[in-house]
Amino acid sequence: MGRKFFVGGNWKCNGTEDQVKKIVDTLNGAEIASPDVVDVVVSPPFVFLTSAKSSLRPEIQVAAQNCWVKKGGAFTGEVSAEMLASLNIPWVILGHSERRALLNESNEFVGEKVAYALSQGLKVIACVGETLEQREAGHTMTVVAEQTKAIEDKVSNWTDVVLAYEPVWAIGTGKVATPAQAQEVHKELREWLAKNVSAEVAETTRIIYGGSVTGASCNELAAQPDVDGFLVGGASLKPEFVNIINAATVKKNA
Ligand SMILES: O=C(CO)COP(=O)(O)O
Repeated sequence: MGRKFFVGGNWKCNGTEDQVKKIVDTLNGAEIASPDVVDVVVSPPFVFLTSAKSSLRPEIQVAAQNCWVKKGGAFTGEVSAEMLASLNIPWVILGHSERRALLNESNEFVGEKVAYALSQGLKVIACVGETLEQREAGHTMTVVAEQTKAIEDKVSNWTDVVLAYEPVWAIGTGKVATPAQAQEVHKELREWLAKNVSAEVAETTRIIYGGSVTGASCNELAAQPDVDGFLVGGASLKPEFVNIINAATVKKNA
Protein backbone atom coordinates (compact mmCIF):
# COMPACT_ATOMS: atom_id res chain seq x y z
CA MET A 1 0.00 0.00 0.00
CA GLY A 2 1.54 3.30 -1.08
CA ARG A 3 1.41 6.48 0.93
CA LYS A 4 -1.53 8.68 -0.08
CA PHE A 5 -0.46 12.04 -1.53
CA PHE A 6 -1.10 14.95 0.83
CA VAL A 7 -1.46 18.61 -0.11
CA GLY A 8 -1.78 21.23 2.60
CA GLY A 9 -2.49 24.91 2.02
CA ASN A 10 -1.15 27.10 4.80
CA TRP A 11 -2.87 30.46 4.45
CA LYS A 12 -0.76 31.91 7.29
CA CYS A 13 -1.96 35.31 8.56
CA ASN A 14 -3.67 36.24 5.30
CA GLY A 15 -7.18 36.92 4.10
CA THR A 16 -10.29 38.90 4.84
CA GLU A 17 -13.73 37.36 5.00
CA ASP A 18 -14.30 38.23 1.34
CA GLN A 19 -10.97 36.80 0.23
CA VAL A 20 -11.62 33.59 2.13
CA LYS A 21 -14.97 33.27 0.41
CA LYS A 22 -13.28 33.66 -2.98
CA ILE A 23 -10.69 30.99 -2.24
CA VAL A 24 -13.38 28.62 -0.99
CA ASP A 25 -15.49 29.27 -4.11
CA THR A 26 -12.50 28.55 -6.35
CA LEU A 27 -11.75 25.28 -4.57
CA ASN A 28 -15.39 24.22 -4.53
CA GLY A 29 -15.73 24.82 -8.26
CA ALA A 30 -12.46 23.20 -9.32
CA GLU A 31 -11.82 19.81 -10.80
CA ILE A 32 -9.61 18.17 -8.25
CA ALA A 33 -8.12 14.70 -8.03
CA SER A 34 -10.21 12.13 -6.19
CA PRO A 35 -9.92 11.81 -2.40
CA ASP A 36 -8.77 8.25 -3.14
CA VAL A 37 -5.46 9.64 -4.37
CA VAL A 38 -4.98 12.83 -2.37
CA ASP A 39 -5.72 14.28 1.06
CA VAL A 40 -6.33 18.02 0.74
CA VAL A 41 -6.16 20.11 3.91
CA VAL A 42 -6.34 23.90 3.97
CA SER A 43 -5.35 25.95 6.97
CA PRO A 44 -7.11 29.29 7.36
CA PRO A 45 -6.42 31.60 10.31
CA PHE A 46 -8.37 30.59 13.46
CA VAL A 47 -11.13 33.16 12.95
CA PHE A 48 -12.08 31.67 9.58
CA LEU A 49 -11.66 27.99 10.49
CA THR A 50 -15.25 27.05 11.21
CA SER A 51 -16.80 29.06 8.39
CA ALA A 52 -14.29 27.65 5.90
CA LYS A 53 -14.89 24.14 7.21
CA SER A 54 -18.65 24.41 6.77
CA SER A 55 -18.52 26.04 3.33
CA LEU A 56 -15.79 23.89 1.74
CA ARG A 57 -16.69 20.77 -0.23
CA PRO A 58 -16.52 17.79 2.12
CA GLU A 59 -13.43 16.19 0.62
CA ILE A 60 -11.34 19.24 1.54
CA GLN A 61 -10.41 19.20 5.21
CA VAL A 62 -9.15 22.00 7.44
CA ALA A 63 -6.22 22.47 9.80
CA ALA A 64 -5.53 25.02 12.50
CA GLN A 65 -2.15 26.76 12.21
CA ASN A 66 -1.23 26.28 15.85
CA CYS A 67 -2.60 25.29 19.24
CA TRP A 68 -1.63 25.59 22.88
CA VAL A 69 0.92 23.16 24.27
CA LYS A 70 -1.30 21.75 27.05
CA LYS A 71 -4.84 21.80 28.33
CA GLY A 72 -6.47 25.22 27.99
CA GLY A 73 -6.89 27.62 30.90
CA ALA A 74 -5.50 31.01 31.84
CA PHE A 75 -3.46 31.52 28.65
CA THR A 76 -4.74 34.72 27.09
CA GLY A 77 -4.81 34.66 23.32
CA GLU A 78 -4.20 30.94 22.97
CA VAL A 79 -6.45 28.27 21.42
CA SER A 80 -6.36 24.77 22.88
CA ALA A 81 -6.28 21.41 21.16
CA GLU A 82 -9.47 20.38 22.97
CA MET A 83 -11.29 23.42 21.55
CA LEU A 84 -10.27 22.40 18.04
CA ALA A 85 -11.30 18.81 18.70
CA SER A 86 -14.69 19.94 20.03
CA LEU A 87 -15.27 21.76 16.72
CA ASN A 88 -14.24 18.66 14.75
CA ILE A 89 -11.25 20.44 13.27
CA PRO A 90 -9.27 17.36 12.25
CA TRP A 91 -5.76 18.75 11.71
CA VAL A 92 -3.27 21.21 13.20
CA ILE A 93 0.05 22.50 11.83
CA LEU A 94 2.73 22.58 14.53
CA GLY A 95 6.35 23.70 14.59
CA HIS A 96 6.15 25.96 11.57
CA SER A 97 9.49 27.74 11.09
CA GLU A 98 7.81 31.13 11.37
CA ARG A 99 6.69 30.23 14.89
CA ARG A 100 10.05 28.64 15.75
CA ALA A 101 11.91 31.76 14.57
CA LEU A 102 9.57 34.62 15.44
CA LEU A 103 7.98 33.21 18.60
CA ASN A 104 10.98 31.26 19.86
CA GLU A 105 9.30 27.85 19.84
CA SER A 106 12.01 25.35 20.77
CA ASN A 107 12.32 21.79 19.50
CA GLU A 108 11.15 20.49 22.90
CA PHE A 109 8.16 22.82 23.00
CA VAL A 110 7.12 21.70 19.52
CA GLY A 111 7.53 18.06 20.55
CA GLU A 112 5.28 18.64 23.56
CA LYS A 113 2.69 20.37 21.41
CA VAL A 114 2.61 17.53 18.90
CA ALA A 115 2.14 14.96 21.67
CA TYR A 116 -0.61 16.94 23.38
CA ALA A 117 -2.51 17.63 20.14
CA LEU A 118 -2.36 13.91 19.25
CA SER A 119 -3.60 13.01 22.74
CA GLN A 120 -6.69 15.14 22.07
CA GLY A 121 -7.43 13.30 18.83
CA LEU A 122 -6.03 15.85 16.39
CA LYS A 123 -3.87 14.89 13.44
CA VAL A 124 -0.67 16.85 13.14
CA ILE A 125 1.35 18.34 10.30
CA ALA A 126 4.70 18.71 12.05
CA CYS A 127 7.22 21.00 10.38
CA VAL A 128 11.00 20.74 10.34
CA GLY A 129 13.67 22.47 8.27
CA GLU A 130 17.05 24.14 8.27
CA THR A 131 18.07 27.78 7.69
CA LEU A 132 20.35 28.81 4.83
CA GLU A 133 23.22 29.26 7.26
CA GLN A 134 22.74 25.75 8.61
CA ARG A 135 22.57 24.30 5.08
CA GLU A 136 25.69 26.11 3.97
CA ALA A 137 27.52 24.84 7.05
CA GLY A 138 26.56 21.28 6.05
CA HIS A 139 24.25 20.82 9.04
CA THR A 140 20.94 20.19 7.25
CA MET A 141 20.45 16.61 8.35
CA THR A 142 21.67 17.22 11.90
CA VAL A 143 19.15 20.05 12.29
CA VAL A 144 16.16 18.20 10.88
CA ALA A 145 17.09 15.05 12.81
CA GLU A 146 17.21 17.03 16.08
CA GLN A 147 13.83 18.60 15.34
CA THR A 148 12.36 15.20 14.49
CA LYS A 149 13.92 13.57 17.55
CA ALA A 150 12.29 16.15 19.84
CA ILE A 151 8.96 15.01 18.40
CA GLU A 152 9.84 11.31 18.61
CA ASP A 153 10.85 11.76 22.27
CA LYS A 154 7.28 12.75 23.16
CA VAL A 155 5.21 10.79 20.66
CA SER A 156 4.46 7.09 20.88
CA ASN A 157 2.24 6.73 17.83
CA TRP A 158 3.08 8.30 14.46
CA THR A 159 -0.10 7.18 12.68
CA ASP A 160 -1.66 10.66 12.70
CA VAL A 161 1.50 12.61 11.94
CA VAL A 162 2.51 14.05 8.58
CA LEU A 163 6.06 15.35 8.53
CA ALA A 164 6.61 18.56 6.55
CA TYR A 165 10.16 19.31 5.43
CA GLU A 166 10.25 23.05 4.92
CA PRO A 167 13.72 24.49 4.40
CA VAL A 168 13.58 28.00 5.86
CA TRP A 169 15.54 29.47 2.92
CA ALA A 170 12.82 28.30 0.53
CA ILE A 171 9.83 29.67 2.44
CA GLY A 172 8.29 32.74 0.86
CA THR A 173 11.49 33.44 -1.08
CA GLY A 174 10.58 32.09 -4.52
CA LYS A 175 13.67 29.86 -4.14
CA VAL A 176 12.16 26.40 -4.32
CA ALA A 177 14.38 23.44 -3.43
CA THR A 178 15.39 21.45 -6.48
CA PRO A 179 13.72 18.06 -6.78
CA ALA A 180 17.10 16.48 -5.97
CA GLN A 181 17.55 18.63 -2.84
CA ALA A 182 14.07 17.77 -1.60
CA GLN A 183 14.46 14.07 -2.38
CA GLU A 184 17.81 13.91 -0.60
CA VAL A 185 16.44 15.25 2.69
CA HIS A 186 13.17 13.31 2.48
CA LYS A 187 15.10 10.09 1.90
CA GLU A 188 17.40 10.79 4.82
CA LEU A 189 14.45 11.66 7.04
CA ARG A 190 12.80 8.39 6.11
CA GLU A 191 16.00 6.54 6.94
CA TRP A 192 16.13 8.40 10.26
CA LEU A 193 12.58 7.21 11.02
CA ALA A 194 13.51 3.64 10.09
CA LYS A 195 16.50 3.69 12.41
CA ASN A 196 15.01 5.63 15.32
CA VAL A 197 11.32 4.76 15.24
CA SER A 198 10.50 1.71 13.13
CA ALA A 199 10.60 0.40 9.60
CA GLU A 200 6.82 0.55 9.49
CA VAL A 201 6.63 4.21 10.54
CA ALA A 202 9.31 5.05 7.97
CA GLU A 203 7.35 3.29 5.25
CA THR A 204 3.94 4.74 6.08
CA THR A 205 4.62 8.31 7.28
CA ARG A 206 3.99 10.95 4.67
CA ILE A 207 6.91 13.37 4.27
CA ILE A 208 5.74 16.45 2.41
CA TYR A 209 7.77 19.35 1.03
CA GLY A 210 7.12 23.05 1.64
CA GLY A 211 8.87 26.17 0.40
CA SER A 212 7.89 28.22 -2.67
CA VAL A 213 5.98 25.35 -4.30
CA THR A 214 4.05 26.58 -7.33
CA GLY A 215 1.95 25.14 -10.12
CA ALA A 216 5.11 25.21 -12.23
CA SER A 217 7.40 23.34 -9.82
CA CYS A 218 5.01 20.84 -8.27
CA ASN A 219 5.00 18.03 -10.84
CA GLU A 220 8.73 17.49 -10.91
CA LEU A 221 8.90 17.56 -7.11
CA ALA A 222 5.95 15.18 -6.84
CA ALA A 223 7.72 12.66 -9.06
CA GLN A 224 10.47 12.16 -6.44
CA PRO A 225 10.02 8.82 -4.67
CA ASP A 226 10.14 10.21 -1.12
CA VAL A 227 8.10 13.37 -1.74
CA ASP A 228 4.58 12.48 -0.59
CA GLY A 229 2.98 15.86 -1.13
CA PHE A 230 3.30 19.52 -0.26
CA LEU A 231 2.69 22.20 2.31
CA VAL A 232 2.00 25.31 0.26
CA GLY A 233 2.00 28.90 1.48
CA GLY A 234 1.63 31.75 -1.02
CA ALA A 235 0.37 29.62 -3.90
CA SER A 236 -2.38 28.12 -1.72
CA LEU A 237 -4.14 31.50 -1.84
CA LYS A 238 -4.26 31.40 -5.63
CA PRO A 239 -6.11 29.30 -8.23
CA GLU A 240 -2.85 27.47 -9.03
CA PHE A 241 -3.31 25.59 -5.75
CA VAL A 242 -5.63 23.36 -7.78
CA ASN A 243 -2.73 22.39 -10.07
CA ILE A 244 -0.65 21.57 -7.01
CA ILE A 245 -3.42 19.34 -5.64
CA ASN A 246 -3.59 17.61 -8.98
CA ALA A 247 0.13 16.81 -8.92
CA ALA A 248 -1.23 13.79 -7.04
CA THR A 249 -2.13 12.27 -10.38
CA VAL A 250 1.47 12.65 -11.58
CA LYS A 251 2.53 10.77 -8.49
CA LYS A 252 -0.03 8.06 -9.07
CA ASN A 253 1.20 7.51 -12.59
CA ALA A 254 4.90 7.71 -11.74
O1 LIG B 1 5.70 27.99 4.84
C1 LIG B 1 5.18 27.43 3.90
C2 LIG B 1 4.04 26.53 4.12
O2 LIG B 1 3.86 26.24 5.46
C3 LIG B 1 5.62 27.67 2.52
O3 LIG B 1 5.35 28.98 2.18
P1 LIG B 1 5.54 29.45 0.66
O4 LIG B 1 4.88 28.41 -0.21
O5 LIG B 1 4.86 30.79 0.59
O6 LIG B 1 7.01 29.51 0.41
